[in-house]
Amino acid sequence: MPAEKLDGDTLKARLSETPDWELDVSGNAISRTFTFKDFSEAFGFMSRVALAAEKMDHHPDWKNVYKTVEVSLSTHDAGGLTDLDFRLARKMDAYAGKAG
Ligand SMILES: C[C@H](O)[C@H](O)[C@H]1CNC2=NC(N)=NC(=O)C2=N1
Repeated sequence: MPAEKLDGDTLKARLSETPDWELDVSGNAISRTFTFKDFSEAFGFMSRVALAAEKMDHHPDWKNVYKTVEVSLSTHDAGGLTDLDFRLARKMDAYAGKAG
């Protein structure tokens, strides 16, 4: 059963709970760029997130360049944003700690 695409009011509420993420112009994804101390920190973050994402069966679109990780979250099956994206966003915020 795919997660439900969020309606406008719920989306607004979720966005205000995750202030470090911004809504893409499409309205169907949120994105954030994390910046770490070095490549090891960035890759360690990605490894921890990868394990959590696999457990959730919900996966980020992301790009790593040296110590930065650019992330875009969307629920492809629903064609937009669902609670799964915000759960993963909060998890990533927690794993990144003060970095970002
Ligand atoms: C079959 C499997 O549950 C789906 O393909 C999952 C896997 N990971 C996913 N990740 C994301 N971001 N969106 C999805 O719709 C999605 N679907």
